[in-house]
Amino acid sequence: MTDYKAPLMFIAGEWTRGSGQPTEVINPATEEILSSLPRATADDLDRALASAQKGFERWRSMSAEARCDIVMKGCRILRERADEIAPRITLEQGKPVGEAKLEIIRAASIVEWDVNEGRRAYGTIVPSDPGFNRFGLRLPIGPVAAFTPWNFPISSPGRKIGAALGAGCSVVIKGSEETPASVVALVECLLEGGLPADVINLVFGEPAMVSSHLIASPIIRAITFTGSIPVGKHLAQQAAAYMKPAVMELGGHSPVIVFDDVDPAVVAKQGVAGKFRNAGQICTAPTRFIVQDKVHDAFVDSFVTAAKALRVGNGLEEGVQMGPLANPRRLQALEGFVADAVAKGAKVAAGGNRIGNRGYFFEPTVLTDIPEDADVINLEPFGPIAPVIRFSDFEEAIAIANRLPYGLCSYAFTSSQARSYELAHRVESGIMSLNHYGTSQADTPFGGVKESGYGREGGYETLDAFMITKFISQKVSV
Ligand SMILES: O=CCCC(=O)O
Repeated sequence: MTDYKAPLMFIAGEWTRGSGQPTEVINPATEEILSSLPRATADDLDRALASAQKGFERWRSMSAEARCDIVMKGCRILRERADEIAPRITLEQGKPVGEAKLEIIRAASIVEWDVNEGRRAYGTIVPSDPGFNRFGLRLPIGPVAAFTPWNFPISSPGRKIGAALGAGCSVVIKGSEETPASVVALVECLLEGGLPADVINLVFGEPAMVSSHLIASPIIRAITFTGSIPVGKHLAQQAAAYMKPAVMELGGHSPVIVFDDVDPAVVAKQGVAGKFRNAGQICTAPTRFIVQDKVHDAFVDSFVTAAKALRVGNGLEEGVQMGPLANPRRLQALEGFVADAVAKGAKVAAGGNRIGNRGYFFEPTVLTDIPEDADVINLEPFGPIAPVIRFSDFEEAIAIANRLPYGLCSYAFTSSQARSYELAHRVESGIMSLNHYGTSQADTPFGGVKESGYGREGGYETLDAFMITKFISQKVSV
């Protein structure tokens, strides 16, 4: 039996239950209660804010190298504990334990990259008139408020915490209330690595209350959020009201354009692995498969065969390839997407239904012949559902890909270099993968365009949102 450690908040240097009304954490594979979850009141948040202010003064005054040593030690502990933490992620989020372990390693790699970027946060020296020095200093912006989702419960907090700490900022993070033990594990490792206790504060609570309280506080100087477009728009408005910069990593509806000069069976088989990873609950998931006429039917056949062969079940069981959806809201949404598409004339080529009546399991689903007004090809499905759309020529594929207000990630498969070049320049997305389904790593920029948000996490841009450039002009003598 895997142990599930009851999650606590970390406020002002103490693990605490806080004073709010607790809620429950549910195992999505069994619908059993795993634990109760403490929630913060406004007073708890104020203590976290005051602590973050003190932590900021402490952390910013250390050298980047000293900060790096501490955080790297925390990451080593995280890597060492991956086997112990992974089943807890599976218990609260549902993903297969192998995927959970990979997510932990990815979280460590992201935080390591980010904190090392702090050592390379060079400023600029500007050519000056004789007797003058002019330079741009890069300085940490101040305490950061971070809000993270349930789909990547440890790597998403890793992106926020890593970049803030790398920049020299302290953090108040609100982890997902549905998957709290994952972020708790990350914070524990960083603290054991030597992170000063007031540099990080971890809270849970009623999301709207927590976000509005933190964003409005004059202590908080920057906001970072990963989640849905509607919530992102709301938080961005609140941040704008206080003139605070924000990173908004929001939803996607990634097109996958498959041309007829590639083997459709290979692209379909790899597509099934990409699509159904984390039960499709990934903002960069391959979502609309846009397949050229000549290979459309062969692509669908291979995709359906591979989708039907997936083993769906409790992520703790050996050999399971896809776990349950993370919560009943997703189950309801998926049932709605299928019903809407079918009512409008789409065909179900695989799946389409809930599996059983205990646990939030849903069949890997493939839809074809989908009318343009079906919700599934207009709204982010965030689940194990693959709509396949047919196209004839290049311009039509570009038009379909760019039709939606989303612009996070895109994929295309072609043997033509010329076409790849055009796709790279013309498909509207912040990330594009050509001829494979991988997306961004710690060392590459991650973020969207259009309504998928703004700001970048990872890559050499990773600290940008959490640093200011201060221009210094010095006359060498009075
Ligand atoms: O689901 C969105 C986050 C994906 C990632 O961090 O790579």
